[in-house]
Amino acid sequence: MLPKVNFTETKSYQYLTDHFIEISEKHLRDLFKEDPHRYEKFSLKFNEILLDYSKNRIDETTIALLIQLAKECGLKEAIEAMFTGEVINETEGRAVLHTALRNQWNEPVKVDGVDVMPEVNEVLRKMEQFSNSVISGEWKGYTGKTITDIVNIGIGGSDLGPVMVTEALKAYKNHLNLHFVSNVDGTHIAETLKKVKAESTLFLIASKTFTTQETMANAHTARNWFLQEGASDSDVAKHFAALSTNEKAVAAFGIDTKNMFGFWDWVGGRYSLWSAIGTSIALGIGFDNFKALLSGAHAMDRHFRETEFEQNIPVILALLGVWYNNFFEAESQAILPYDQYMHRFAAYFQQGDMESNGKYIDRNGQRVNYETGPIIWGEPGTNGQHAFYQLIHQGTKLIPADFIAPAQSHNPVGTHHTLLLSNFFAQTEALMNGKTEEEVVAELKASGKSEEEVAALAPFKVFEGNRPTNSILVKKVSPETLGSLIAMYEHKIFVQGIIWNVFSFDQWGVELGKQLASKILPELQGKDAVKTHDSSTNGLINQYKAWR
Ligand SMILES: O=P(O)(O)OC[C@H]1O[C@@H](O)[C@@H](O)[C@@H](O)[C@@H]1O
Repeated sequence: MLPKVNFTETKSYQYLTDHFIEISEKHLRDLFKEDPHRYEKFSLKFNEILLDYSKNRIDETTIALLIQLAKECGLKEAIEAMFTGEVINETEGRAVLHTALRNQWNEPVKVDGVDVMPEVNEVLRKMEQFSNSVISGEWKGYTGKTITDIVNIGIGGSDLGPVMVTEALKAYKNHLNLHFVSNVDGTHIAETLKKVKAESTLFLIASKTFTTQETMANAHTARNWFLQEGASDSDVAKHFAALSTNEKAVAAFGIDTKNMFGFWDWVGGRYSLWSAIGTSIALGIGFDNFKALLSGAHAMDRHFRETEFEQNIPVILALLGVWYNNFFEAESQAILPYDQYMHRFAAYFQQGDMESNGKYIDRNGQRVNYETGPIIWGEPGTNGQHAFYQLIHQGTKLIPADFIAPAQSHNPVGTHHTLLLSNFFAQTEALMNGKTEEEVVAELKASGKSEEEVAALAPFKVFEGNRPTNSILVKKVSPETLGSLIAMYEHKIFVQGIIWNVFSFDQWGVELGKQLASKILPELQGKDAVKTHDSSTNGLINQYKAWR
């Protein structure tokens, strides 16, 4: 059982409330002037990841109080409860053990007294065999050709992780072409099928439940297309595999369960890229690289579980997030990777974070009286700079941002990487320092502007600064480092869920829309005017029917 503390009723919360008044009046510029050792005090290194969190609106007292808050909320016990397989996803009656999937040291992990590691290792062995045989060309399609294209059909957690990782690790890609179909919009599957040939394509139907409407619709369309292209039912086994927990539904769909890669109800959808859902990753970058991804995540798991909170990267990141969310009233959090390969990283953690902590009912079943999960967003630098950074620099909202960059590029073309990194360093410095009126006036005068012109223009050119950022500098975006980075954010989300006292591993909020869609579907199929809803919904449906 997880602790169920209302963090706003703790002693440390009271101290933090007073301390906030003091800190909120200070400018980061001055905090740096007052203490020349901020970087040494507020940066942490783990393997090839450096977190510099010194450009945050904090001092040593802030961190001490936030850590006290984590302790008062029972974080240590909560971490142990997760790693040891307690049923911490209480509303679904499940353990939460994505950490077991990457438990490379193989210590036993028990669920209901049974060690899950033998099963985990067995699926990994099967994934290894399968991916090796497809990559080597040993696996043949129904006409005897080798496989050239993989189409992963899945949505949410059965899509976003594999997409994000295979994009982030594109530098490690082999000859197989990867495609991902998620949207139930027929365009997605239709455009994908135009690019592939039935005889050399392998479809992975990725769905934990194997009942998700979008995935099942796309899977049926893919199978119908496959049969229309000249293949027969008996050829399906060579071209369709399932990644799922639901053996019965997989068999009912017509996929040979020999081609099924299983996982378990203790793997949440948005935490499942480490499981059989990662088969497209193993196919695209090879099993050894997939294993390296797991190792990187495992290393971060150990760091998270074993390190004192003061030096614990996910804990520190989480507490900073709480500081901005609940004291500065920041509503969102930007994730800004200065790495083109990581262009889906923010999108991935939109699900990871918002589906986990976007909840207003606490673990006692009561409505919370404080803010919970933030809005997560972001785009890769430098594209974001030319789009929305204006608001981060001079807007009225406080947007704490994580800047992520690799020191080494996989594509060291000319001076590109140096240019990219000069922007990475410049942005966090600019956000922190801003530009004072004095500086602006001096600059305008030096450019030959009249007194009048200077006075008129100056206010627009002033930057208040004092905008907080974390800088996460990694040596290179390798499978190990990416694995560690993903696990780092997963654990950050976990810590915040503990403090906000929400259940981070269920997702009841996605159900209502699904329920209503299944009620509306037959109404759309019928001819009669629809009158069963409110006037807006009726009006929209009936106009749709008139126009279709
Ligand atoms: O993997 P399946 O079962 O198809 O679910 C796919 C996605 O469905 C959504 O409704 C959410 O619940 C996600 O957490 C999940 O990842």
